[in-house]
Amino acid sequence: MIKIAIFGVGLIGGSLALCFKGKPGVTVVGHSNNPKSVEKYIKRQVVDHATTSMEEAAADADFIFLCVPVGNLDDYLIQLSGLPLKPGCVITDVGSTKASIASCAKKLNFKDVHFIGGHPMAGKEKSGVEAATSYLFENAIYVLTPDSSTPAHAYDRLVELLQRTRALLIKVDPLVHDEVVGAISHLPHMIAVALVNQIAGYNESNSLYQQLAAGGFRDITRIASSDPVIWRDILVNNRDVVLRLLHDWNKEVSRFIELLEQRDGEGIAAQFAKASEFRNSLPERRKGVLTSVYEIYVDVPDHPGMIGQITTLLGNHRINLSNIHIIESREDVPGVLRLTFRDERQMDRAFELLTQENYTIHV
Ligand SMILES: NC(=O)c1ccc[n+]([C@@H]2O[C@H](COP(=O)([O-])OP(=O)(O)OC[C@H]3O[C@@H](n4cnc5c(N)ncnc54)[C@H](O)[C@@H]3O)[C@@H](O)[C@H]2O)c1
Ligand SMILES: O=C(O)C(=O)C[C@]1(C(=O)O)C=C[C@@H](O)C=C1
Repeated sequence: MIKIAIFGVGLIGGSLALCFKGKPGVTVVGHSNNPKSVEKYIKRQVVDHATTSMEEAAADADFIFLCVPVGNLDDYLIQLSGLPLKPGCVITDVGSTKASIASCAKKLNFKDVHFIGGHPMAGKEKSGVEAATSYLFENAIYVLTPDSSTPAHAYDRLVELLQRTRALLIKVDPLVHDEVVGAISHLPHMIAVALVNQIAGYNESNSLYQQLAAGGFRDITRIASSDPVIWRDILVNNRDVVLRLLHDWNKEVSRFIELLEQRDGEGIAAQFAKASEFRNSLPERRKGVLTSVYEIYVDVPDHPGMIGQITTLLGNHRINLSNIHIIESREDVPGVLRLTFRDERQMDRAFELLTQENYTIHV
């Protein structure tokens, strides 16, 4: 029996638990200091067992996942280093920064216990176990930060376990990770928050700002709703990197100010063209990085109950959907439903059934 202990069963810890739980020969134990959270983990059936005792959760664990806020990671690792852990145990974390926890692990005296930092590049603006899903990591990049002292057998065991997340695992140096993730994740979160707060300020004297806020504002600001404690910890931890990035950001803003002051329309267009070239070159992670993704797109007229009709039709024919996504749901405008299937056979059967019912389908 493989025992997996998860400290902090929130969005990320809970999603990992759901990837592992129920697999033959695996038992998942959740830990929280809060007895109410422990009850909740059990009630939601995210873990097999849950406890407030760190010793009990860690005892005999083959793998330990630290899924608490970045500001608590070092403390958890230090506490674990004082416990009798199973020889060969692999400890990993999911923190959004990697340099500080790697340096903490290096200083600790683990004997036949191996720490390998980790960071799944997937998440949501929602937090807590309520937001956890087993498919959060599908096709996402999952960073691991082994170093030269990491035994190959420990790394290979962790990689084998993490295959269950269906993420794409890559090795990155912790310092490089913090630099790059600072730019593509931490900086955008700060920009989104600053933008929302700027507009919220205008809205105080005129609620038309809120009323008119449409796709553009919503697209760029979704992540401004992220958890304040999680993000406080990330930004404080990666302070030096994000301060540098903010100075560079100021230069980008100044460039726009200059272009506008000079009424340089061509210069503004050039900025958009340059940005769209890079933006359009980003890899499309939803589509088969690891495995083929079987998707069809169905036009759905704006009638109440249409989505229910489609899912009922597929359900009645025992076709399992692995994902369903409404791409456009504005009033009066026909929407598009993206249906994802586990295999080609189910996708083909769904195509056949929906065509018979006169739905317009794009593959
Ligand atoms: N949210 C994301 O998009 C995302 C993505 C990848 C990695 N991460 C990282 O994953 C980790 C968890 O983030 P999350 O989004 O799952 O957050 P979350 O709030 O959903 O879960 C955090 C968990 O830690 C527990 N916790 C909170 N404060 C604690 C404390 N002081 N001591 C002990 N436990 C505490 C909570 O009860 C909860 O179970 C963080 O280190 C974060 O940087 C987050
Ligand atoms: O999709 C989101 O809501 C996220 O914020 C996910 C996101 C990101 O910035 O891309 C946030 C933090 C992580 O550490 C990794 C991923």
